[in-house]
Amino acid sequence: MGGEGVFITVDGPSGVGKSTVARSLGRLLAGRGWTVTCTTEPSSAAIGELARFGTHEFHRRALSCLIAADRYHHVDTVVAPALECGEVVVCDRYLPSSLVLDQLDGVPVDFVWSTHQDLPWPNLAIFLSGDWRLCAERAARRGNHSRFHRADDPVKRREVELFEQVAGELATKGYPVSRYDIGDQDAEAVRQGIAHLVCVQLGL
Ligand SMILES: Nc1ncnc2c1ncn2[C@@H]1O[C@H](COP(=O)(O)OP(=O)(O)O)[C@@H](O)[C@H]1O
Ligand SMILES: Cc1cn([C@H]2C[C@H](O)[C@@H](COP(=O)(O)OP(=O)(O)O)O2)c(=O)[nH]c1=O
Repeated sequence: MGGEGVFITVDGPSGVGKSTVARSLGRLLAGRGWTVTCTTEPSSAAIGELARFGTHEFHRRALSCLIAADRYHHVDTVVAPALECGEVVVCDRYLPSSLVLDQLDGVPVDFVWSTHQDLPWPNLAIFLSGDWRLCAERAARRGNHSRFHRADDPVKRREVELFEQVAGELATKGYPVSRYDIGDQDAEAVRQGIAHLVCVQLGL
């Protein structure tokens, strides 16, 4: 991407605490003097909103392409410009979410790679993991709007397993995977753990 910023992504199953971690990481780094762009995928652009609230209408390759299109648009209009200004970008969900959710939806992983081959990789890809029941309960309490949120228990369990699998596969490709298991930690303990991880991995 050419800029001097730092690109951090946060992935993991629904309800594991991605948004909570992304927000607290943004506050932490802003407190250390960085200009921080906290953002999400699907993005807040029109195409992102179509994807976020369109998981009942769109399926398999169509949804996969919609998410990928939003991702390229988001990188072009939000992520790359911020990195070029030397900012830290913290993105809630990125490529790993497609590798997991598209596979869960029956899309071959090679198809996902084919549409994602020109995307920049982050400097640090945080994978949050946790007990699938705990994640599902927290996601349900917060509110379910996606087809994936309303899936049966075996699918939710599979989502958690697939994040583990994809983390391993990406790590072997040299993707900058950093795993963090939330265990039974409260949000403050996770915040401290992630702050330590970012400090060790990136020296920020
Ligand atoms: N470590 C934690 N302990 C207890 N509750 C948490 C923790 N992390 C997040 N939560 C709560 O769980 C719910 C889901 O968290 P959220 O960050 O939205 O997850 P995600 O973005 O992964 O779907 C929210 O209500 C949030 O306040
Ligand atoms: C980023 C991404 C999202 N999605 C869809 C399914 C997700 O449930 C939804 C994201 O909705 P979101 O509101 O971010 O919920 P959460 O992250 O808590 O699950 O968008 C995909 O299908 N693939 C992706 O790569």
